[in-house]
Amino acid sequence: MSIQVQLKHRFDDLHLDVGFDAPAGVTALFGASGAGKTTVVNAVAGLLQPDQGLIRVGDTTLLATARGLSLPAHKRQIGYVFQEGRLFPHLSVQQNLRYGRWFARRRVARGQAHEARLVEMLGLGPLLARRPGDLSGGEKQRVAIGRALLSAPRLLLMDEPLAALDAPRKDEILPYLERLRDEAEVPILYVSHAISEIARLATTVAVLDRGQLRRAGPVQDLLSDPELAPIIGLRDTGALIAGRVVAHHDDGLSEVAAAGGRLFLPKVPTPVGDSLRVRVNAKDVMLSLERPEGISALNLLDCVVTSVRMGRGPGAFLQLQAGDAQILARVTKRSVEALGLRAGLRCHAVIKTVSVARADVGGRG
Ligand SMILES: Nc1ncnc2c1ncn2[C@@H]1O[C@H](COP(=O)(O)OP(=O)(O)OP(=O)(O)O)[C@@H](O)[C@H]1O
Repeated sequence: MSIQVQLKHRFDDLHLDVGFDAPAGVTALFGASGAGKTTVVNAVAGLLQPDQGLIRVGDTTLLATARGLSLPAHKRQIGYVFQEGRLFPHLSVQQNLRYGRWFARRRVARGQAHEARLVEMLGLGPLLARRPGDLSGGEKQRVAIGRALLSAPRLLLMDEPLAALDAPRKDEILPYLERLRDEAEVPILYVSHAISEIARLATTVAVLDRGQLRRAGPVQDLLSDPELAPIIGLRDTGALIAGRVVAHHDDGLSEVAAAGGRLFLPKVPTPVGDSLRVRVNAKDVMLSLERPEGISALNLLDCVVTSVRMGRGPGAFLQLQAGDAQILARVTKRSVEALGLRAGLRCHAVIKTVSVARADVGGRG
């Protein structure tokens, strides 16, 4: 189900002007602190009445200020997951979940089967009898997500849902969020300023900068767009490559068939035959005009340079086409000149195996 958001609102020190359409899946709102992400989420939830706006989820209009229409928050059927789960401490996990269902009872009769499916999807079975005080942060968030989904929402809003978790808890919960994206059939608006989460989860990204929408579009296009590098960060700008696991080797490497060639990654948990996304940061890509021989890096992709963008400093970004995939490389201007790198030139991208970080490998959206 698609979502459409157009908002204009003025606070004393923020002039919000944001508009994007997103297809089904996870739409990530990305931007620095104060960019206006939570303001957008609050307007969608009905907690903030914007000066002007149009918000639609599928065929349902939640807000159309031009027509004087604004559904009150409790009629919007939106599930909200906050940074901390905000569970009821005196209720068991099962009772917390059923509290969500209570809201949906008057609207839909999805019943036991829906609850059982969500419990399975979020791995909540072993936790049902426990109280929130006995759960880890990641487990609490899974319960909060289950509770939000049991209220049969049209849309799930997640505002930095992993921000309060440490790295191992984040790794634990990310596969559940991937399943949610792929199986739950509920669009998700997901606020984050962690590129690794966005690279892994998002279908669409809307980039906000001081209240203004800088760009919105498919995650693959945006993360590898050199124009957005100042906002995304030079370290984090890079490509997302779709691939399929073809083998797990005895030496601890997994082999992935990607557009343009084979990639070897530190072992990933994805089964052979399944698809995944691999993130390749621009700073980790080197270029060679000849096919390199006798080199320790295992990952070599045949590419054609599609654009060269010189930065203000010593660096340059090169966009490269490798089969169906786009890759981004960040090299020095000096190298661009020395190698004569220009649009249309064939070359070889060298990606060091170790640079494909485990946390950056996720299921394909
Ligand atoms: N109720 C309000 N009244 C006045 N100004 C507000 C109000 N809510 C937000 N703002 C302004 O809007 C700016 C953006 O706030 P918002 O919480 O939407 O940003 P954010 O991108 O979610 O930031 P963070 O990542 O820190 O949560 C704030 O810096 C503040 O100046």
